[in-house]
Amino acid sequence: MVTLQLNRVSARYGRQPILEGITTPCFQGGQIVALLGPNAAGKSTLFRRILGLLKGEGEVIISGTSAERPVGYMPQDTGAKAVLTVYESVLLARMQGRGLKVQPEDLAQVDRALEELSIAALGERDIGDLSGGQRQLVSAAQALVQEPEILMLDEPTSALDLNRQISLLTVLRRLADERQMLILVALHDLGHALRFADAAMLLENGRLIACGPTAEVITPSLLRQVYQVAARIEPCSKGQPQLIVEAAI
Ligand SMILES: Nc1ncnc2c1ncn2[C@@H]1O[C@H](COP(=O)(O)OP(=O)(O)OP(=O)(O)O)[C@@H](O)[C@H]1O
Repeated sequence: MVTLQLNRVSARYGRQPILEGITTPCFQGGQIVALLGPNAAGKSTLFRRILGLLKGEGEVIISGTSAERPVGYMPQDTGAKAVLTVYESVLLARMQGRGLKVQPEDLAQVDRALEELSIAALGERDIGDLSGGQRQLVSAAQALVQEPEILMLDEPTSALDLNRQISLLTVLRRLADERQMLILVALHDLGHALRFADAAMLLENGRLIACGPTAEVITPSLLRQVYQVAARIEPCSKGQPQLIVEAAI
């Protein structure tokens, strides 16, 4: 089973240090880990560091995989300028690192990714003509279609309506449960993190302030400290923890 552990990981842009000494427990396939923190805390930077796009001290330790490219990534910026249809763009993503010869399995995986995200009907549309939410779903399909063992998504629900937010997170939960993917997902909606994530990492100013089971990370005192909000967490009538934000302070 694939595992990921960070050991004193740092990152900088030029001379500007952004991340300092990030150490995590060993996360494993089957888990959803929410990456939390206010704007500019360093979430996207951490994804880039894990992908090897940024250098820095410390170690990103990935084991339990024989895949050449075990990590898939859905970036935050889903701007699409290429003149491609949705289907072509997802197929192109599938073929990255697989050579140019398209196999029936590749087409089947494109169909599956589009269907999983309920965007099969958009297949023939140009990606430049899509709405922001549609583009975000196509970007998610481009990451899913690679069948990575570790999937990292940077705020994948930020442009989606309520139904599509929950649908996408439900798909992620299923990929973790059924295909034993390890999923790291940056989220601003802490209610979604409470509901869908097994564990959470909370970043503030490039440092890891808390890391562990989601309900132990999303606490009123940490929300006050890191997000400057007064908040309560109470069980709903079905016993699920609900986040109630009373005020920005
Ligand atoms: N290419 C870059 N060059 C220099 N500084 C950068 C670059 N990209 C990001 N930064 C800086 O690094 C810090 C962390 O940014 P990052 O995008 O990782 O935050 P984030 O937690 O993902 O934020 P958000 O929730 O707003 O998306 C910020 O201060 C940002 O200005």
